[in-house]
Amino acid sequence: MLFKVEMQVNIPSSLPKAQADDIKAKEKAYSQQLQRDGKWPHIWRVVGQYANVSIFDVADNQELHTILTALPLYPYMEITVQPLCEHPSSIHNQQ
Ligand SMILES: O=C(O)CC1=CCC(=O)O1
Repeated sequence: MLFKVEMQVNIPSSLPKAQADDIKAKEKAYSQQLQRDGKWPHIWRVVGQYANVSIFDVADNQELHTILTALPLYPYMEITVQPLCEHPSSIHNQQ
């Protein structure tokens, strides 16, 4: 199942820089492993914002929930999820 996920990151200025940098490094490693696994095929920066738009390719809602809630930056994120299905005009995924 494909999902569009938007993540807005709001790290409080009260969080010490070293701690924020550590969380960001863990986030990058976690994200890149999921990208290599094919579960997170797209991640794009939203221009001018500390936010991304991502596409996830997972088995079901539960798997996406498990992945998102394990994000190291999860406590500092606003996340919106939209399920996707095939567009009738798409030239991809035709059988
Ligand atoms: O910087 C972001 O958009 C948050 C994020 C998600 C995965 C990652 O590596 O950073």
